[in-house]
Amino acid sequence: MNKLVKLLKVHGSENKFFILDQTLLETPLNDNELKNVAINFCANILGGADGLLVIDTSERCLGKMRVINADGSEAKMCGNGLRTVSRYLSEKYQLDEFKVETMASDLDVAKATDFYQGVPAFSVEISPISFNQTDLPFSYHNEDEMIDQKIPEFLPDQSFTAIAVPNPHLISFVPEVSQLELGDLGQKLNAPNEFFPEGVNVSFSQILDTNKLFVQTYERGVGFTNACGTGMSATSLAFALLHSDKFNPAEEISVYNPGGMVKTKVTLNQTKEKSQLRLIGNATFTHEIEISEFALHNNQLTDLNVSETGEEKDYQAFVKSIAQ
Ligand SMILES: N[C@H](CCC[C@H](N)C(=O)O)C(=O)O
Repeated sequence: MNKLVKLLKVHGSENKFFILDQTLLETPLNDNELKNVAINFCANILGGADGLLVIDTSERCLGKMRVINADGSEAKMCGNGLRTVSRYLSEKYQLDEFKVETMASDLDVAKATDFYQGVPAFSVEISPISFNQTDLPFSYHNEDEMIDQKIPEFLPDQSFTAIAVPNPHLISFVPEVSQLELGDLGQKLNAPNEFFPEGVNVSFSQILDTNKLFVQTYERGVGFTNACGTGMSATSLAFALLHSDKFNPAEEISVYNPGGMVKTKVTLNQTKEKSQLRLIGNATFTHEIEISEFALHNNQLTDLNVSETGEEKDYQAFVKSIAQ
């Protein structure tokens, strides 16, 4: 139990996480310990983070990823996080293409071309897709789906689309993103409410040009994030379905966000749920953290040995290079 364990602080588009590889521990943390450690790390260590990514062994895949939000709730998936977990597993097992088990499905991941010098990138599958109210879940006038629908109870002049991939997303295209309105709606739909009883990640998106979007997300269990990978993927799908005049299916979509930029690839299918989504973007490791297994089990995060990797300066150079 006094064994030293190495954790990582990582980010995808500045959506920040800690990675804990449970397979390195003598005794894996139980769910309650994971929840407490996630809340503590995300609030107090190295400027905080949006979640804890937990790696476990998998019977079918190279590894399994669980996602614990900053508030201790568990999410079904995390697109930005999956890229960083993919890099971790890729380096650990020296493989460039494999599958990762997540709560709802086993997802294909692959190393991609670096986004910039010193900025490694990974491409991950985002699946399964559902528009059905039972999968989000939502409740609005007994509708089965919410697609480009005016909902005055949310905001008077906007239309909304709800997509589960499989975590729940509510998307609205706007001429300009209002942080104030996004924050208010995000808070309302993540407090007890009649529309989304389990909460929802809310994204506002501005269409900048053909295959070029800006997306900002208010996350369930977190609040404002720099970027949300599944949110940008679901928004790309909504964009391809609703704004075909600005969508070129042969090319990737560039999705700008407050933390940088990712690419998405949308391959539409006549049955919209069978469309394919890929998310491609940076997988940056910023810090290595050494802690004793005993301290982890007891949620005592005072005695950490932290070292910086130096990767963040390359990521910042990338962000500068894409400034519009
Ligand atoms: N940031 C993550 C999603 C976290 C989702 C979570 N907030 C929830 O659904 O509860 C992403 O990159 O996809």
